[in-house]
Amino acid sequence: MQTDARIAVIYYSATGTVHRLAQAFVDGAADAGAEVRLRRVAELAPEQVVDAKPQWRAHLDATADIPLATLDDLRWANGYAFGTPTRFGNVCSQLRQFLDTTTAPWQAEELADKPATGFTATYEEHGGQEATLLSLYQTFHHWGAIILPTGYLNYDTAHAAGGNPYGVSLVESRASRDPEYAKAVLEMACFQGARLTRMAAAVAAVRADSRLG
Ligand SMILES: Cc1cc2nc3c(=O)[nH]c(=O)nc-3n(C[C@H](O)[C@H](O)[C@H](O)COP(=O)(O)O)c2cc1C
Repeated sequence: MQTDARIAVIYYSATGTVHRLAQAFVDGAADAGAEVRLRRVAELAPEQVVDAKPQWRAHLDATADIPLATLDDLRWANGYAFGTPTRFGNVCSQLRQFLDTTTAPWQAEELADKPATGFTATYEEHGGQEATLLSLYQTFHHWGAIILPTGYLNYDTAHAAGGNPYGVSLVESRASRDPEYAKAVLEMACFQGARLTRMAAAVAAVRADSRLG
């Protein structure tokens, strides 16, 4: 089933956790009929810092063929999923740097009236996921986007995934010892990718209708 949804999944991941969530969003959106672009944002850390952590270097090299996000991806898409690891309770600087280049499409109102959701990962259970997502969503407010939180839809899976109503989120320390939990979070990412697709298609249909748009 093909829809009019064009979903951009834009993320940063140093060691692969957020990348796995991004891929699940892509799968959920594509299965629901969206055309999907998976885009990473540029690494900003100095080479010697990346090299000091083998897992970081390995992930950066392994994902080098994923295109970097551009402003044209934002203009093209009619629905957004942005992913970031939590960094000291906040959005990582790499994703912030990309968001901070969006003045031109923001001023042209090219980011408005589009559903946007966020996803994150922390190491700790109380490591700041909600703070990170709310911080990310502040930018969506300024864009005039339509913020699409997870709420408690798909409740059994949402509960098994930690019950975060602000956005899909994964606690790395729990995922490593609890495969059922990790599976539920990935299922929620798929679910939210599909839901984002349905919302993007619905909003696009309204905007295409000259009587309503
Ligand atoms: C500089 C830095 C800051 C971090 N800050 C937090 C934090 O505030 N809370 C937390 O639980 N984990 C924190 N972490 C851990 C990461 O958020 C976590 O490992 C995440 O799953 C990494 O995702 P990635 O593999 O996609 O890079 C931090 C890691 C780094 C390197």
